[in-house]
Amino acid sequence: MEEPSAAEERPAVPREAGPAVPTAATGPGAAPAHDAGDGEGEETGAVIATRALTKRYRGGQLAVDGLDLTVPAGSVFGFLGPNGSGKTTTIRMLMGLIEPTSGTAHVLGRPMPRAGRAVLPHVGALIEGPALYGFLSGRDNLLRYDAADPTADPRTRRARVGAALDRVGLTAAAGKKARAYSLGMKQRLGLAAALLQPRRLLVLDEPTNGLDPQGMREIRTLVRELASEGTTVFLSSHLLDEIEQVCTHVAVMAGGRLLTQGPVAALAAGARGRLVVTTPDVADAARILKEQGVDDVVPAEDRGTVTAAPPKGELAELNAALVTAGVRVRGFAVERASLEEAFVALTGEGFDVAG
Ligand SMILES: Nc1ncnc2c1ncn2[C@@H]1O[C@H](COP(=O)(O)OP(=O)(O)OP(=O)(O)O)[C@@H](O)[C@H]1O
Repeated sequence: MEEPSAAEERPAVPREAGPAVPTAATGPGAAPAHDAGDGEGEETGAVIATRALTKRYRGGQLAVDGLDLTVPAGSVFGFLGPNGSGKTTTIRMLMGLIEPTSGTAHVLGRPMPRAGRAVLPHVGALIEGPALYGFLSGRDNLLRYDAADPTADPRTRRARVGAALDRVGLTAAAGKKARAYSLGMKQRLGLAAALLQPRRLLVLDEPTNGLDPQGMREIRTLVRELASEGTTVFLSSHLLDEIEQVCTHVAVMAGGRLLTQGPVAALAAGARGRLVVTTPDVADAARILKEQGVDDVVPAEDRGTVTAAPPKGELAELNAALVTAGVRVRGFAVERASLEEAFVALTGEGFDVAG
């Protein structure tokens, strides 16, 4: 990936000096968030709302192209797309880290990057991996981080840090130096930093990237817990099954453009499922289905199934045709499309899971 020029990298919102600990979006001198908003998204209950949001990097790369994104309050919103589809660029614009080329972004009803000082204290963010002091323990990293927040009461600091460590399951490892942490532990420490203060919105960029299955499960469980407490969670991922497992809503990006957004269930339902016939008579079943005008018939002898596009006509008639022809039908159903099938239907291509 081409590196941005210095000007491009400069945060559009002033941030605290010194090596940033995890990107929890708190800055010194932060004002309270509820000053008069010119709030797109406020009336709609959207926590994030963008209109025609566009970013063209110097050098000409159009990374995000006319994005209209609406993230409902209370959702776990999956921002899905293959590597390079513009997710990180979008998140950096939402957090005021870079300026859009054109279009608008509202977060918590306020325009970004302009209202960053008011908005960001209410947003916990974990972007591109947590930046930690390796020579400090997990606890000391958090204490230091908390101390950089001028709104944080020093008298309750230890308790706050203790609660955050507990929340992410790092209490036992709190005294270890951060450089000895596994990737999963570092990621959890980053989350703990983002959770030192109650947040209305949590923005996580590929939070399970590089984690082992256990680490992934832990992060997912945490995300579910946070959501159940009312925090809106916006998380980017290139993993379809991750989105299916934790998200209520999803937006699908490809090549900088939004392909679709909405409730996960609606997206999967919008894609046509597959007819699945389970039978020991695979070849005969496939032949009869074709004779009946069913499209995209795929026999799988090894699995004892024939799959096909869902028939346009009556399902019962098709089943009857198979039985009449002597096919031993052991299962006959149209299976709900997975998000992956929905994605393939949208893009006409497979999802690049490996990135
Ligand atoms: N600073 C930059 N300067 C120039 N081009 C960039 C810059 N950052 C990203 N890009 C390009 O913009 C496009 C979108 O990248 P972006 O990182 O936003 O995608 P992504 O979906 O987050 O992918 P990844 O998961 O790999 O980060 C890519 O083609 C990328 O090469």
